[in-house]
Amino acid sequence: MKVFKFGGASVNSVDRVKNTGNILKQYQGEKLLVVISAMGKTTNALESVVEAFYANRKDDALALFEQVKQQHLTTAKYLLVTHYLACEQQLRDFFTEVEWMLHDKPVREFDYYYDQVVCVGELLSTSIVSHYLNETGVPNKWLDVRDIFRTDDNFRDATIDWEYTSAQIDDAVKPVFTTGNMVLTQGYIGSTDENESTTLGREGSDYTAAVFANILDAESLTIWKDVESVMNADPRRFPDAVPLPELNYNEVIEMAYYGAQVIHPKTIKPLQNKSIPLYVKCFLDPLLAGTIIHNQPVKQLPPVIVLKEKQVMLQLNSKDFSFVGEHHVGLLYHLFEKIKIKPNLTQNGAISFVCVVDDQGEKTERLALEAASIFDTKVMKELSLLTIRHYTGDHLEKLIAGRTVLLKQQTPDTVQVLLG
Ligand SMILES: Nc1ncnc2c1ncn2[C@@H]1O[C@H](COP(=O)(O)OP(=O)(O)O)[C@@H](O)[C@H]1O
Ligand SMILES: N[C@@H](CC(=O)OP(=O)(O)O)C(=O)O
Repeated sequence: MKVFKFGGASVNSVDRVKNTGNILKQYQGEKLLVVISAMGKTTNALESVVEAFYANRKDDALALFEQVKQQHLTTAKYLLVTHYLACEQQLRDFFTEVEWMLHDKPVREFDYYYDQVVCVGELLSTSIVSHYLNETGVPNKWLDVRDIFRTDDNFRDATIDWEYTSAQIDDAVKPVFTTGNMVLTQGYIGSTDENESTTLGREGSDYTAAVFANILDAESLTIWKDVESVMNADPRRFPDAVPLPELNYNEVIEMAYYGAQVIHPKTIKPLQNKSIPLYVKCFLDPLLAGTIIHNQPVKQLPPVIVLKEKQVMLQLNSKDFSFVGEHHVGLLYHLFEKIKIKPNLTQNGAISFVCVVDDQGEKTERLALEAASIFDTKVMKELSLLTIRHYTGDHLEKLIAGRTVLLKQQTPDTVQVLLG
C-alpha cells in the first residue's frame, strides 16, 4: 500500500485535476490511499468568509461564500458529465452546512467557527476529484476523513487521538481495500467526539498523509508538488536553487523548523517512527526523480537557505534595569505557551531579551501587549529571518547585501540573521 498526497496546487484548475487523474491512472492496480487538499487558495478564501461572519458582516460572508460555491460548481461542470448531478448534490449538502451557520450569529469562539467553515474546502475538492476519477475509469471510494480522524477540540490546531483514529482506520479504511484499490479522502481536517469539525493547522494535509502512512504501515508516502524536488532554497525566491535528490528525516525536520515551506513540520515523525520513505515528486513531470527522504545519513549537502518573511522583533528590557533572569524569561515563555505563539529566534542579554516571532496579527499584538506589562517593550515589524544550514561562509554577503542586519546567531553549522 502506498499513500499519495496532492496539495492545493495540483487541483487548482480543470487541467490540473485532469493531470492528477492521469498520474493516478498510472498506478491503477496498486493499493493507494490518496489525500487531497482544498483547491488552490480556497482555504484563504474560506478564512475571509469566517472573518466576515465573525465581524457580524453576514451579507459579506454570504457573498464571499457564494464565490467559493460558484468556483467549485464551475469546475465540476467542466470536469463531469455522467457524474455531474451526483457531485452537485454532494457539493450542495456541504454548502448548506456552511450557509446554515452563516445565517446564525456567532456565540462561540472564533476558532470554532473557523474550523466549521474552512474544513469545507477539502470536502468540496475531494468530492469533485473523486467523481471525476470514477467517471474516467479510475474507481475510488470517497471517505469523509472526519469520520476517521478523531481529534481534541483545540480548534485550528487540533491534536489527533491516535488510538481512536487507528481503530477507525482498521474498521472503515482497511476493509475498502479488500474490494477496491483506491481510497480518496481529505487532509488537514478531523472531528471531535461531538462531531464538531476541526483542523490540524495550516498546510496540515502532509501531516494527515503521514499519519495514514504510519497507521496503514504503508510502503511509502509520496507528496506531489509543483516543484521538481525539494531544493536547497525556495526556487520562487532563489532562481539558482538546486535540487536535493536525497535527504534524511532529521534534515527535513530542521528545514521545516526553520521555516522551509515545502513540507509541513509535523509530517516527518510518523514516517520516521516506522522508517517509511517519503518521496517528493513533481506532478508537472512525474518522470523527474524528485527527492527521497529516509533514515540514512546523507553526506555533502549544499548550503540550505530558508527565508521567512513577515517577522516581528520584540525587544524587551527590564523596567528597572535589573538583569533579565530566569524569572523574567520564565514569564515570557509562559506567555508564548498561553498565546500559542512560537519564537523563531531568541537572544538573552544582561538587561534585555529579544525574540522574533511570525507576524500572526492579533496574536502578535496580544503578545506585545502582555509582554509590555512585564518589560519595556519595543516592536519592529516587516522583518525577514534568513537561515543558512551547512553554512560555508560563502553565501551570506550576497544574500544580505543592502539590508540592515539587526541580529545574528551562529553555530558551527547554521547561521541566522534578522534583516530589516
Ligand atoms: N526548499 C524548497 N524546495 C522546494 N520548494 C520549496 C522550498 N521552499 C519553499 N518551496 C515552495 O513550496 C511550493 C510548493 O508547496 P505548496 O505551494 O505548499 O504546495 P501544495 O499547495 O501543493 O501543498 C513550491 O512552489 C515552492 O515555491
Ligand atoms: N488547505 C489547507 C491544508 C493544506 O495542507 O493545503 P496544501 O496541501 O495546499 O498546502 C491549507 O491551505 O492550509
